[in-house]
Amino acid sequence: MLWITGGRIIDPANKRDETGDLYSVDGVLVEQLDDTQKKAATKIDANGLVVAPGLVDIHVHFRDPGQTHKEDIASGSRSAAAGGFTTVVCMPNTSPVCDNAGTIQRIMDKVARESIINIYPTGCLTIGMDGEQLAPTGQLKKAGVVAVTDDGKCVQSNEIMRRAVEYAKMLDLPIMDHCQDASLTQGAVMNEGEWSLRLGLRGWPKAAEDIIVARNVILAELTGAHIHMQHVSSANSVDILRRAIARGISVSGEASPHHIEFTDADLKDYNTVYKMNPPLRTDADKEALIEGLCDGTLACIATDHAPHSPDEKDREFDTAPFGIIGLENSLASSLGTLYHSGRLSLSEVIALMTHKGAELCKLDAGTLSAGADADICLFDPDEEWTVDPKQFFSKSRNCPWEGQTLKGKVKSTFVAGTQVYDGTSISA
Ligand SMILES: NC(=O)N[C@@H](CC(=O)O)C(=O)O
Ligand SMILES: [Zn+2]
Ligand SMILES: [Zn+2]
Repeated sequence: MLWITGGRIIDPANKRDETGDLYSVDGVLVEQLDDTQKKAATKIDANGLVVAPGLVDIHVHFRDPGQTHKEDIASGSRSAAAGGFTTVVCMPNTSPVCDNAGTIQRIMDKVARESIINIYPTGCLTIGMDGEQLAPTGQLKKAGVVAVTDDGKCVQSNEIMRRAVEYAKMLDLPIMDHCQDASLTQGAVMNEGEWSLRLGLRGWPKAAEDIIVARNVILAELTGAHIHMQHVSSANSVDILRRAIARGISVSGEASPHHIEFTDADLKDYNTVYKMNPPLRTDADKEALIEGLCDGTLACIATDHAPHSPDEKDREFDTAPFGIIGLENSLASSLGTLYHSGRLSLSEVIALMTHKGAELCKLDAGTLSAGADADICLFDPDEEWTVDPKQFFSKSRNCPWEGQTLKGKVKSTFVAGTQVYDGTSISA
């Protein structure tokens, strides 16, 4: 039994924002404890802290199976817990990729044995993520995937994408697309613009993303299926989504913490810690993404936590892999760009990091409703700390926030009523 007292309970899904007490019995949230239960309960003093639902991230890469030197289920789950996350959705670009039920089963077994949080897998849209042949979507769903996507790659054939979307709709499985026209991004490593010219690096035009976002809007309209656009990075894409949503078309998008904070100008020293897919864009794009989060065009924040080893990232810019990690700082950095900057309320930022993503993936997570699992994140929105990736629970260090002092510190994470992180150490 758990009794969290005196905190500011913010539960956006239930429009709740008040100082009060939160209770759980056998890992499930309840309205009240009786006097005997109160005597037996573990009491946690949350005075001065926000009591929020455990955070939800619908876009992480845990590299398990295949590249477990970068991250695995155990380390990824601990990194998530330290960031306040209690539920994450893993991308399927593992090795082997998640295009078959056996790989999903293997992941689910390992999650059951080694994860300290809730982890859900996704399945590939196409076999081998090659964009040519549909993956066995029905079998993947039976095996436990919560969505299908070829993240990292984008299905180029409109015909295959159309059929993938139709199957996913039939199976009631969310479909997420990494929007990028490959013919426009051959060899590209950063945003195409002033900075790619100055640095002499191959540019990746925003049009590559916008074209596919528009294609997906058209396919969503044609099929009546919902299509979710992963880590949107360009202002035009936000605009296309906004107009589509206004017309009643079932599409959505996410933004990642790095795209709303950094820009292509940060690449000025060729530091590969700023190299990711899609690339950092301009100030105007960054502003449009924030605007999209503020007006609901972009439904949620997702980290795209993509661990890579130091020896890979230490290469020259052209050959280093795309990807950065963010689970352990994403609450603080999102609070910085959205809340401390005065753009959104605390409750709005929490919504973007909890129930909004959970709803897109149809997950029972991200609320403090009575009857829900007691997945809880306690944080101090004003406590400052300096990001030192060496202290991370993640196995990787490729974090562009290194050295930044951020405001907002996770103090405690509970999964089904059990404390898994106490603000310093993992306790599970
Ligand atoms: N998002 C990234 O920058 N990297 C992804 C793959 C990808 O999307 O290219 C990864 O798995 O590392
Ligand atoms: Zn991606
Ligand atoms: Zn990704």
